[in-house]
Amino acid sequence: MASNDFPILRWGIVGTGVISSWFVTDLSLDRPDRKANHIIQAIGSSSIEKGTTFMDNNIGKNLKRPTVYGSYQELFADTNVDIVYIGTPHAFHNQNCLDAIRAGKHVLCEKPFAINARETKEVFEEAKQKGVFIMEAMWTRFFPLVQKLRELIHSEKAIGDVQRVFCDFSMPMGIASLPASSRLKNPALGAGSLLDIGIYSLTWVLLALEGEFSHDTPDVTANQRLEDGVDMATSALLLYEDGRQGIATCSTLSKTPSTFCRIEGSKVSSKWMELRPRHPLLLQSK
Ligand SMILES: NC(=O)C1=CN([C@@H]2O[C@H](COP(=O)(O)OP(=O)(O)OC[C@H]3O[C@@H](n4cnc5c(N)ncnc54)[C@H](OP(=O)(O)O)[C@@H]3O)[C@@H](O)[C@H]2O)C=CC1
Ligand SMILES: O=C1OC[C@@H](O)[C@H](O)[C@H]1O
Repeated sequence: MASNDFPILRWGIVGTGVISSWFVTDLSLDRPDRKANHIIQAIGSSSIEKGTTFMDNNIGKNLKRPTVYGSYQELFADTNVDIVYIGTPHAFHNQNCLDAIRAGKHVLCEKPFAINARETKEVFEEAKQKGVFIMEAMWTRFFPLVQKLRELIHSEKAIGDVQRVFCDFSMPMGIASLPASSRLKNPALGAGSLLDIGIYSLTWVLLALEGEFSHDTPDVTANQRLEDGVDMATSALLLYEDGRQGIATCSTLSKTPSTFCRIEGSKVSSKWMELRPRHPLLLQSK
């Protein structure tokens, strides 16, 4: 199919922080394997000035100028917007998603999708009712490393049946010295290690322990270290009925070693897998 025949997706960007700038930059890249032509159609911000600065800094000069709105509601009402990308702090994802869906927009919402299960269900039900697409922007799931991992452990069964997975995502964030308004420090914005980075550990654990369309529900036990109502560290244990175990940890005080994940299978005495960000996959034998 020639690129002119690809469907056109007109994006509305909600929130003009760090991740939104990365997202529009990446979306504007000329990818040879793309399946759609993407247009940044509109930007929704808390102010026109902020939205305009974001546009000037992040939309290439050769690209069409998006419409800049000084409110999110105006963006949702724009009939030229097909799909909304939500790049706001955690606590607003639920309301931003609901507002976008009620305006008939498809939605790609940054991680964590919501701050609890109740909010998540509410958004999915609304999307279903409106017949729109909804997805969490968990880009990890699309890494080439993940595709390779799936092939090896689920299709080729390179380590037998996966039985146990350890994963950690920790990075020192200096929370104590951040301003009280920071989304990493303010509980009202959904701050905390679990929602900010722990969901990556959980994602790897689930990717490794479960096949693509698994509906298994593990028992989960978790512990958190709180400071001023914000979790600095979380440890979660997942136990499935058949004995599979997941150990997912995260911390905003420590640093993950270069090997962030270890996957053990039924061939555990001879082989396991270690994942490293810069070394796609290391399969070790003993
Ligand atoms: N996938 C990834 O690798 C990453 C994902 N993230 C996720 O992206 C989301 C946003 O994070 P990030 O870009 O770092 O956050 P920023 O603080 O940099 O930006 C958030 C934006 O949200 C808008 N906003 C609306 N209400 C508020 C409020 N009360 N306080 C602060 N900002 C507000 C603001 O835009 P405006 O004023 O224009 O409305 C602000 O610029 C989070 O869900 C985070 O977990 C973050 C980093 C990496
Ligand atoms: O998703 C993320 O990954 C990197 C972290 O720095 C950031 O706080 C988090 O939101």
